[in-house]
Amino acid sequence: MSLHTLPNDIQNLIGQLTDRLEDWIKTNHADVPSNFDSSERLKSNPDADETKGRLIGVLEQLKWLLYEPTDYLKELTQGRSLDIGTVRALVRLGIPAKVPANRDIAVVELASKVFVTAKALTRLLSYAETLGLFRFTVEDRSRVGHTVFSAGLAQGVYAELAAWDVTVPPAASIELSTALRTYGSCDGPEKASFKIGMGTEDNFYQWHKNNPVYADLFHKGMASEQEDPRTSPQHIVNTYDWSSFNGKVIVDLGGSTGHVSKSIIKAHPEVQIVVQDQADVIATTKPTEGVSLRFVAHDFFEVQTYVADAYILRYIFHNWTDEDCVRILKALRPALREGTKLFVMELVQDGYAMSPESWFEDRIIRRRDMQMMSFIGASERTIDDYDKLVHDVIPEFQFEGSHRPAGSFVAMLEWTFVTMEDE
Ligand SMILES: C[S@@+](CC[C@H](N)C(=O)[O-])C[C@H]1O[C@@H](n2cnc3c(N)ncnc32)[C@H](O)[C@@H]1O
Repeated sequence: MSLHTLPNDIQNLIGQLTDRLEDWIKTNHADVPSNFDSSERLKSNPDADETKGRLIGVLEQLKWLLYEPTDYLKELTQGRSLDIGTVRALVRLGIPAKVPANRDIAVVELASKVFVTAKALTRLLSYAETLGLFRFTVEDRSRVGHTVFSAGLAQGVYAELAAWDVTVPPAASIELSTALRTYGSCDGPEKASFKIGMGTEDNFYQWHKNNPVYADLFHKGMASEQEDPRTSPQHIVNTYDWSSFNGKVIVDLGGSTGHVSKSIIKAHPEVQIVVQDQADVIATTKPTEGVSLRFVAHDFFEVQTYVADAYILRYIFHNWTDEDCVRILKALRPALREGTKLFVMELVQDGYAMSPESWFEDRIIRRRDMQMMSFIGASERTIDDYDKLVHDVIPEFQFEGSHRPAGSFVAMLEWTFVTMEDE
């Protein structure tokens, strides 16, 4: 489908997708979604999530058809800068946590708690209301309560993480132009716009070492991904027949504290897994009862000395420039033997095509790609990019294809090291 889909097609798609969602709600006895009661939201589920994502993309397409170009452009420039400024003010003034979870509050009372005037707060909240954040009580607009979105800034996993999100991404992205004009690219942490935007000589990694509060939030944010069904390590367990490695050894390179390996080994206790990471990360690991993982300090830029039957690299390459990925692969090469498997797990796009129905997912993956660029000068890649990267360094690696289970944003790419030609 092209980006110039006729409104008729859009209408049909909206009809089909809403019907499908309604059927799903009926068959699963789910509640009709509400913006005001999180207990009535559609629970995350691969079937429903896929339909919801497609529908959001199609509705975005409809929006593009309806907007006058100038209005739309102003929405991007004036609207979105104000959006982030507003959310940042809400978060930094601590407003979401001061609004009771299950009832409304007088704006005057709220204002006295967050030390701004009632008039200024009313204006801020009125704008926030247009973003689906907070709502004024219908019968008495001097009172305000939560929506499910503003409630997410007050409690739950994201409430704490939002402090990082309103600080680092806006600063890094606003200076993309300066970094690109200065360096022509943002390749590597030293050229990433993060440094310019944050007004620091430290790159992303050094800055977090010097700002432990933000480092803690960043690590919590990474860990929270495990709870997200779209990026859950459980998909990796279900995607592949890991029992084919029973009695064999897998190295989880850059495996952090082993959360991915633990999921595999719990389902396949006969597989042996060695988690390698930097010494300071390995030093924080603790044995988990009933799980026989081994943790070994190893710098993946140094020659790999641990000969294993397979190497897993999950979320590793996306942190590095092509040149650094080449160094990681070269360091791995000496440990490879006939039949060794390489598994790369990343958010990937199947090329750069975008359709209305893929918009929601494309947007998340492309957002992540631009974050990689602006934070650390790295990138998300396509399947072809990965195949070329691996093949150029280790031509013996035969690409077996990519596996991506329903509901997962993360694909698993598989290679086999083959030196002997088939007879
Ligand atoms: C984005 S995290 C991915 C962690 C894990 N593989 C996952 O999927 O959640 C990148 C990991 O690479 C590790 N790392 C960074 N530089 C490294 C190096 N030179 N040698 C080994 N590990 C490294 C980090 O400590 C971190 O655990």
